Amino acid sequence: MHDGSGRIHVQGLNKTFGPVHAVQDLSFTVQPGAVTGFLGPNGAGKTTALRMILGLVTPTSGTATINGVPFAELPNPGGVVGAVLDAHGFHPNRTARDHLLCYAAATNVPDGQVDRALELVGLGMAADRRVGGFSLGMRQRLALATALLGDPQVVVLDEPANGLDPEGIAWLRGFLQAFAAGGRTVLMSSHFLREIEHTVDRLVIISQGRCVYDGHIEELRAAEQSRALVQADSPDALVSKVQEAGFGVEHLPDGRLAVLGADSRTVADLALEAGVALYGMQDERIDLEQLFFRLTHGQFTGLTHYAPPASQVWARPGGPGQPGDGGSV
Ligand SMILES: Nc1ncnc2c1ncn2[C@@H]1O[C@H](COP(=O)(O)OP(=O)(O)OP(=O)(O)O)[C@@H](O)[C@H]1O
Repeated sequence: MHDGSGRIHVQGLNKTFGPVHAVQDLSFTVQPGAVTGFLGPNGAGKTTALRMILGLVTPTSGTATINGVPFAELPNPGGVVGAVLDAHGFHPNRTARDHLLCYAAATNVPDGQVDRALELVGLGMAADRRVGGFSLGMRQRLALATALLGDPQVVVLDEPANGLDPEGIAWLRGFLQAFAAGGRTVLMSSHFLREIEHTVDRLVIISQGRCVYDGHIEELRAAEQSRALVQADSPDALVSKVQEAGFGVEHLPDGRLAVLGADSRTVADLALEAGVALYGMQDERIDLEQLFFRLTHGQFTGLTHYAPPASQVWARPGGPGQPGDGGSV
């Protein structure tokens, strides 16, 4: 069933619900052999985009393909793609095994796969327990088992870590990383960076339906930087001086200057050379979470080295993630 690619390709995808632009001109590629996080705040359009990829919502315009064809045209969709969109839709009186047997029958998967899937997600011992008594973490595992039934090449998971305790998140991380390391494709959404930052290799970040970052998480991490916040008696003179020295500068709304990549001591020395008096200084570190917040709230201007190109998509030109490249692991 596996044609060797496992690539998800989204091109110019749009979806409007009446006046709501849920997804706007969204383009990205998900490569096999890596775990890709699909990250954005609540209401960013993640679920709508995933549902379009899975053929459950019709795009207003644009395309989403898996292995080069829309989901609906896959010859054996269950053998290519496994998905979890909701971990709450289980019949409470049914056992975990019965649930998977029903699902296997509906998707032409041999019954023998059911116990294999339960073992894979660590639910072998709970196979004959009713789902009504399952914890949220167990339901998430059962949902994952459902997605894995057909031994798919690609898994698409909407908020699979939602509600998991740290142990559950660690288990999910190990499982998905091993799954991807075998050459398969994992696309998982989350609204919470901390929840997935140690799980994913790549990130597609969306905000208000648009892609604002597409690249390796390590590249985003590399953009973490320090900045010195200073109040100067002559801001223009200080801006010229620090720019001459090769630093970027941002004007903050409160009148202070933020000198990027510099510490306060360096800025103080430059100010002295320029004859500028400083009235207050503070060192600040921009971490991954702040970068995410800036990206998703349109406050990206502080990171001048990483300004997004005209398309508004922050991706390394020619880097992994561009259509046709060879993967990221
Ligand atoms: N069927 C629908 N009808 C009308 N509006 C919708 C519909 N589905 C989604 N929306 C709207 O589209 C926008 C994107 O919603 P979506 O559920 O895709 O976001 P999300 O990123 O998955 O959010 P969350 O993290 O909260 O699940 C929201 O404004 C939502 O209200």
